[in-house]
Amino acid sequence: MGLFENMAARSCVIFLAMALYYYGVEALQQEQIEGLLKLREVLETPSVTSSWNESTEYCNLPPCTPRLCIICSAPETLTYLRIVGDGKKKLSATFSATELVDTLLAFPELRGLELTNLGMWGMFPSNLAQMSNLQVVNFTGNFFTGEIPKTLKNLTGLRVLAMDNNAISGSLPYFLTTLDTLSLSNNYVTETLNDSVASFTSLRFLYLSNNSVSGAIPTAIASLPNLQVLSLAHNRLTGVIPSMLPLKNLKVLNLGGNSLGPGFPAVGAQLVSLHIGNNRVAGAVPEFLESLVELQVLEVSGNAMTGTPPPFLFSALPKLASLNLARNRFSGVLRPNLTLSKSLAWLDVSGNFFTGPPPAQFLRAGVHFQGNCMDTTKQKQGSVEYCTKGNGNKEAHHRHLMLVIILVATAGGVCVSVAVCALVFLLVRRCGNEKDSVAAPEDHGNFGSFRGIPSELLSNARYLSQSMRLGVLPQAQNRVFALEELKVATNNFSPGSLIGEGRHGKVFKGLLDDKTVVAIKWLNFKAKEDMNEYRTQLEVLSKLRHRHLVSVLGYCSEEVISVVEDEEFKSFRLFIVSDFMAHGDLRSHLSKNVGKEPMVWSQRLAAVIAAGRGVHYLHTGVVPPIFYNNLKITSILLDSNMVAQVTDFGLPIRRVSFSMDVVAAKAKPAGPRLVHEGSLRRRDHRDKQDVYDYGAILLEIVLGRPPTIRNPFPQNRSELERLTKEKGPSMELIDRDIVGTCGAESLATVLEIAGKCMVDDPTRRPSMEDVLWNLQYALQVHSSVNDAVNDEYDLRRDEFQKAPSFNERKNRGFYDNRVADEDWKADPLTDSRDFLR
Ligand SMILES: Nc1ncnc2c1ncn2[C@@H]1O[C@H](COP(=O)(O)OP(=O)(O)OP(=O)(O)O)[C@@H](O)[C@H]1O
Repeated sequence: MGLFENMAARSCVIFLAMALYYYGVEALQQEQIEGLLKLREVLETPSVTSSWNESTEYCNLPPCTPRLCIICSAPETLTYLRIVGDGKKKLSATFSATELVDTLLAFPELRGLELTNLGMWGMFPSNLAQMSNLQVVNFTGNFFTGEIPKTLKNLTGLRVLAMDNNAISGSLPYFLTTLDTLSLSNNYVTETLNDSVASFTSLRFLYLSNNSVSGAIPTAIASLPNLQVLSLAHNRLTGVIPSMLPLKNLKVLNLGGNSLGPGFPAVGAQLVSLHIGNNRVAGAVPEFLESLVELQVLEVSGNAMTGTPPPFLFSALPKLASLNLARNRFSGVLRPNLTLSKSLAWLDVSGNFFTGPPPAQFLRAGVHFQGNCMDTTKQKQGSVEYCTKGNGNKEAHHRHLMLVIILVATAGGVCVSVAVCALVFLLVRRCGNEKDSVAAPEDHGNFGSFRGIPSELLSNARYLSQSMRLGVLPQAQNRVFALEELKVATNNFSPGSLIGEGRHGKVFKGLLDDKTVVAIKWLNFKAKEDMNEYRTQLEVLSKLRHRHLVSVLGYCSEEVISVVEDEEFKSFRLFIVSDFMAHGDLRSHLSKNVGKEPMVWSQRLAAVIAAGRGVHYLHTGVVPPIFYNNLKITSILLDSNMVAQVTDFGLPIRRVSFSMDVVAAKAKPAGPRLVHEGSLRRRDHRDKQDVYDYGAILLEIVLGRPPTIRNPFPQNRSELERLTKEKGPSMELIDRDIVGTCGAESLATVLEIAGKCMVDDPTRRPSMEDVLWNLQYALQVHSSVNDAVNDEYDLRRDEFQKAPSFNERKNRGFYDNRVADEDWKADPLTDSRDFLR
């Protein structure tokens, strides 16, 4: 009886608790339901909210997905909200960030707020500080501008602030001392890092890649006891990398694409991923790396490292999956029996000075050693003289100088030490310069340099923080579509759905079941391997999401067997499904001929800057980078908000053979691309074909027509130089539609950088980052001219003469030193008419 009573009492309590719980979670307070519906309206009905209405049981929806999550707690209140949009559309002009927060005030208990990829825009809303319970704020992938407001200091429980892929500027929010995660990649943060970074005492994840942070990394960074991920890649950082040894929890260190060095960073044995590619790190591979038993990714390409890498690097690091030593100054003969550890899926030693036969294991898949001087016919190699003379002599010279320095240093006192420091500085600078001027064998690189990398490594390589892995960011899916689905979407590929036709196939507009409007590109292949190569590539590309890259949503592949005179023929069809871009390609907006109002100068600039950002991301924001993107003005498409996005990137267009019957018969002439492949050389210039092609696009937005041989100007390099350098183009060369809408300095800047992009020698072309820097300057001076003066500031020749020189602008701090005026002088001008094809 006692037992029964006891059980009955417990059941009763459990039932009551459950009833209370379910009562709490099923019935959201009426004003909160209204709040959610109002929020949906403010956000212009994101697709995941389309089924919401008054009677939706918000607290009892299916479990959280990466796109939607509503968590309630008793009594009847919303505590966590995640809404993820489709990506790239800016909300309409009526959107107000302040109104958004006012709506959110209906949820006073809200702890987690994730509104990502929704097209929200405007200044970061400072009234968010009123939501005092917030612990997680994630506004990734919107269009917010301005600084993180100081008012957020009031959010004393804030743990996660994620604002990647916005347009946040200014300085870092050092006042947010409670943060666990600060994620601001792909913004415009400009501040120099300083000792205030030490105030982030709880920080575990710091993501600041792809901003414009300058100066040195402060040693104070090593005082953050909990730091696990430090990502400062692709900024403007200089100087010595401080020791990271005190950071006992550091797992990921990503400093690639800066100007850091010459010392190799000291790191602890717990490190999983080390990325210092494209910096100024010099010297031999340090011995301590052998103790990094957790290391999975080591990326040191594009530095000035010397010596022969020790065997342990290839065989003794038990978890190493990706090792990139490319484009350094490594030399010597690698042991023929060098073993590669089983875990190593990707190895790149290309573009060094190795001689002797390649180790037998180098012949396995996923190993890249081209651009050395190895004794083999496999992968492209240079002559032994090049590697031994070119490099050996420099090394001997280097060693000799080091010896002198050491002798002097031991002999002298303080004054002599100072002199030694100066010598070391000069030596290091000299080595850096030599690195740039080495003539090298050709390397045509490859678009598919990520082949061999396991896909999970690829996504890990983006170093998403834990909070993001837990679903804060929408995980890009690669969908495999059924042909039937695509037929329904395009009304059986009807002529009415056809939106364009390129050299390799037709493009159709389609409407999928879930009402997504898509573009479907139909390609035919002769060989199955070609189609498979394409498909493999698509698997990777469909994981990329950037607001200036057209998202690949998935594909459908088909084998077609036709019988002609009793003989069976196989052909292969691939349908690539991607986001639909409502306003077509950029070229069609440059000329009145196609019936659209031609874009004014600021719109043209905005479009090329946006597209350039997409290309810059491909070069620097993915691991490994994606080069040779077949850039052309018709690959720059404009979405419904006229935001430019690049399409057709990263595909093996030039290598595969397309099926003749369907495609080639209808193929258009090659189009006005300006491809100059002959002079592509090895080492650090795989990005420079894209830069060249991008230069041609810049030229077209100025001329208003494709700069081809068919057009009267420019037809050769000296004419191009006159147009882009002498600041005195005659009026009739410039597109009439922009005369009167563009400032002289702005135009001169664009022409000048276009010319630099198109110099013959790829080593002299600027990086995409430098190009963007210049274009942003061009936009800035254009806007200020428009604001301050008026539209009278047009293209009169005398004003051209008044435009400041490149050096003047550089001295005003607008340029990266790497793009110097000397580039023009050193450019071997060719007068060959075929440079424009
Ligand atoms: N995602 C898209 N959304 C809207 N229109 C598109 C999309 N992709 C392509 N188009 C349209 O289809 C046209 C043909 O595209 P396609 O990529 O086949 O060839 P192209 O870029 O013009 O030339 P090429 O054959 O040299 O690549 C484009 O010019 C564009 O107007």
